[in-house]
Amino acid sequence: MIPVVLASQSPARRQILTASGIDPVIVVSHVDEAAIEASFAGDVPELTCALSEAKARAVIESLRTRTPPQLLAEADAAGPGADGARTVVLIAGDSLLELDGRPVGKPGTAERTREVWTAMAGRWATLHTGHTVAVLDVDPGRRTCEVRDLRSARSSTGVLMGRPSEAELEAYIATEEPFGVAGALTIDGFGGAFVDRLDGDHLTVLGLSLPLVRRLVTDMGLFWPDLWSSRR
Ligand SMILES: Nc1nc2c(ncn2[C@@H]2O[C@H](COP(=O)(O)OP(=O)(O)OP(=O)(O)O)[C@@H](O)[C@H]2O)c(=O)[nH]1
Repeated sequence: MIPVVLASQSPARRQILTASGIDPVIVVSHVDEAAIEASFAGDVPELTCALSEAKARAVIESLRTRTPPQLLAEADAAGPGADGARTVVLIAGDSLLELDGRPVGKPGTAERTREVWTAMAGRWATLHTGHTVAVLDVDPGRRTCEVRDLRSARSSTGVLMGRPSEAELEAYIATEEPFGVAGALTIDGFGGAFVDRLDGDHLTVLGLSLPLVRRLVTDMGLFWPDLWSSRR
């Protein structure tokens, strides 16, 4: 069993992993996403990968100075590798909605949610999620955390927005659910009634494409079921 660190505070990302058999240690990156976005010259998909990689690298740095006790315990329980270090997988993500070529992140307020929905109701948009996966060699004794491999990739899903009435939109805003999610849309909550169709995998919309993460983990030489917290 290989311990997994999720470099994200996202409840949806955590839920996706736990539902798939992985019980991640959560280490939030606290990266200044706005600063990275303000100086980024690439397109929206590339921006999501730049942001996921920044989050991954920020958490790797934090692991170098302080390894969470739960991670130490899991790494010890998993047993040392050949050179005494423990293999740990780190996963980071970043999701943005692309509308008219521009990134739409978390609206944060009722007013911004209203603006976003007014612009996108009845239209197709694309939800991009950048993923960064790193294989780390963690040596709790020597307090080292070396990157054996790190790869980023993104997935994109088309989203056809519904047309909530003005009263429905105000009711949705009153739940405050859309404030903290990319593109002010939730396919797994109150907002599910306002998304008409998806073109691509729904996990990308929620924030973490498992088949893509599995491909990255496998390409880096690991066996996906080894990430499951309790293999029968
Ligand atoms: N539950 C749910 N969450 C969504 C949906 N669409 C986007 N999100 C969330 O919107 C958030 C996008 O913001 P990000 O910057 O990628 O991630 P975050 O929540 O700020 O967390 P960090 O990874 O720590 O930055 C993520 O938490 C996604 O899981 C959805 O349909 N349902």
